[in-house]
Parts: sequence; C-alpha cells; structure tokens
Amino acid sequence: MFPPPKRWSEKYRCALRGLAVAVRGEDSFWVHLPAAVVVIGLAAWLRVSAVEWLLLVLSIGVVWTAELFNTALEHLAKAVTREPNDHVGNALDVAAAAVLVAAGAAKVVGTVIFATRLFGW
Ligand SMILES: Nc1ncnc2c1ncn2[C@@H]1O[C@H](COP(=O)(O)OP(=O)(O)OP(=O)(O)O)[C@@H](O)[C@H]1O
Repeated sequence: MFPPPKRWSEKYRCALRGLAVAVRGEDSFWVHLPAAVVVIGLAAWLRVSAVEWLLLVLSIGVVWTAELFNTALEHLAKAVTREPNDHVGNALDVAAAAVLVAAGAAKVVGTVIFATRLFGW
C-alpha cells in the first residue's frame, strides 16, 4: 500500500493482504497449510499436553514465518532485477535454506511428540 498507512487498522489490513498474496502466489503454502491442519488434528486426537501444544504451534509458526520472509525476498528480488545476479541468487538460496531449517526442526518436534504418544517412546 502506498503511501504507507498511518492507522493501525490499515497496517493490519496490509499484513493480512500480505498473507493472502503469499498463500495465493506461493505453491509451498499448499504443502504447509495441509501439514499444519494434519498436525493440529493429530494433536487434538492424541490429546497432547499443554507444553506439547505450545511446541507444535511454535513450530508451525516458525515454518510459516520463514516461508513468508522467503516469499517477501522473492518478490523483492524480482523487483530488483530479472537478470542473473550472484547476490540475488545467494539471498534467495539463503532464504530457502531458512525454510529448510525451520521445516527440519518442526519435523523433529512433531516426530518426537507424536511417536512418544503413539508408540510410547
Ligand atoms: N536474479 C537471479 N539471479 C541469480 N539466481 C537467481 C535469480 N533469481 C532466481 N535465482 C535462483 O533461482 C532460485 C529460485 O528462485 P525463486 O525462488 O525466485 O524461483 P521460483 O521458481 O519463483 O521459486 P518458488 O517456486 O519458491 O516461488 C533461487 O533460489 C536462486 O538460486
């Protein structure tokens, strides 16, 4: 939105628009979204503890946050140049690595919590 919004309600609207832009434009969200639904459903079914709920919600939030920053960088990169550029390439690869790290950590958290409940680890 330009000029930048002054009121908080407009700032929230911008943030929600950003979320919609990212979810609509980025295929990865169509993996993250069902994954989050499955994790929440499984957590409810297995009646995980409050601390486990917090870890799972935090993990989902960290993955989504990383993916949102990654998407933001992709948009910025396209605005800066469409030509091959080593710095742009590195920036995009580092942002993608952030998603990979967050998703890997979330996978470990989910596996440990659910395996403990399902198989009594
Ligand atoms: N301008 C550029 N200069 C150098 N490398 C680039 C550039 N643009 C993209 N790349 C390389 O291509 C990779 C994918 O870029 P980008 O994420 O923008 O593509 P995409 O196909 O839109 O990805 P996604 O499917 O995640 O939206 C980057 O990680 C980077 O390695």
